[in-house]
Amino acid sequence: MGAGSYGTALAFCLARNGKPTLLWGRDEKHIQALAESRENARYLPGATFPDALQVDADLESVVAASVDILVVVPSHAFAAMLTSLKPLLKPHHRVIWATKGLEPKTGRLLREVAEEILGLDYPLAVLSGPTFAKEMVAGLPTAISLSSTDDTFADEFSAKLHCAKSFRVYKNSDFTGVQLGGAVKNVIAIGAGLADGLGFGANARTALITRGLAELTRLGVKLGSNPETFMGMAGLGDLVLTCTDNQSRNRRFGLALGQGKSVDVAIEEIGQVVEGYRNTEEVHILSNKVGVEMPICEQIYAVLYHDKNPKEAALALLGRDLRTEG
Ligand SMILES: NC(=O)C1=CN([C@@H]2O[C@H](COP(=O)(O)OP(=O)(O)OC[C@H]3O[C@@H](n4cnc5c(N)ncnc54)[C@H](O)[C@@H]3O)[C@@H](O)[C@H]2O)C=CC1
Ligand SMILES: O=C(CO)COP(=O)(O)O
Repeated sequence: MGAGSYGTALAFCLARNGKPTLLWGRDEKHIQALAESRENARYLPGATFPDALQVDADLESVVAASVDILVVVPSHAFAAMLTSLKPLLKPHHRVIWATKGLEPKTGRLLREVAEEILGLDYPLAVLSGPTFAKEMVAGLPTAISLSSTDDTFADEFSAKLHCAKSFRVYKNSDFTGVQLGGAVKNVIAIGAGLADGLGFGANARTALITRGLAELTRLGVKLGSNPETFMGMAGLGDLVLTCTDNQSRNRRFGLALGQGKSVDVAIEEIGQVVEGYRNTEEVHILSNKVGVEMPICEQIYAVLYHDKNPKEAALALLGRDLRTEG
């Protein structure tokens, strides 16, 4: 569900493994173009769909023909997507998402949103980790974490995605931690981009990644996660990927802001979802709700939502009282 770059890439990987896969998108014209050209020219040009991949804009028929439903819409569309799916679901359905983020305006974890909308009867799962869509489609080696409420679902979906040549799936029982990693790393990636845009150098970028990981871990532990999760694919893995490579839209967004562009211009130029923009507000809400100090995320929030000058934000971080590491 969701024919953007990541939804298409995951559908592509499943189909390349020979699993019959239906890709649904809300824009009929776009889906028709995909069906005719057998590629997603807008997001992943040049990658011809495997034979097992079909596209369809009719939600009802896609759900009726499916067992496992993989939701890959941006976080702001997550609740609406599940609300549209709910009346179409039958007892055999299982729902997994690869959306990274929290619920806008409440900061709730997406599992909470899913359980509220769908109830507790369907097996649920989340996929998260360092996975740029383009590299997956190119068949370059990639690894990801998967967490589920149901062990059979976890095993079966991991097996569908797993590909000995290029795609490795790690099961992780820490559902909360796997979800949190994807949301917080987007915020820190904006910070890394900002620092690089300001010309701060490799020391600053690395300090942001390391202290960003400490903030993520602190929040996760407060919410009952296993700290080891944050040393895995959905934690450190995704944090390093998005903070250091310009394929990341969140990092590029930060770079543009650091070079003096406005939020609106930077988002417009990227032309795709910049999850970290909303995630910054979501993480701000959640961390304040549970009383966890996240100084880097807070400074990024001040830059994005209160027009704080990025250099002043960096100075505010450096000027904090001395403390012990941890
Ligand atoms: N692109 C990547 O490499 C990765 C993306 N993700 C996550 O995947 C999610 C989706 O991102 P991308 O596909 O990259 O974004 P994208 O910008 O490439 O595409 C977004 C897609 O979502 C669709 N969409 C927007 N609102 C919708 C709605 N209300 N209902 C249905 N569809 C809607 C758009 O039509 C578009 O097809 C995000 O949470 C992102 O963080 C996660 C890992 C890697
Ligand atoms: O989540 C991603 C890679 O794991 C993609 O990152 P961006 O959304 O920053 O492009």
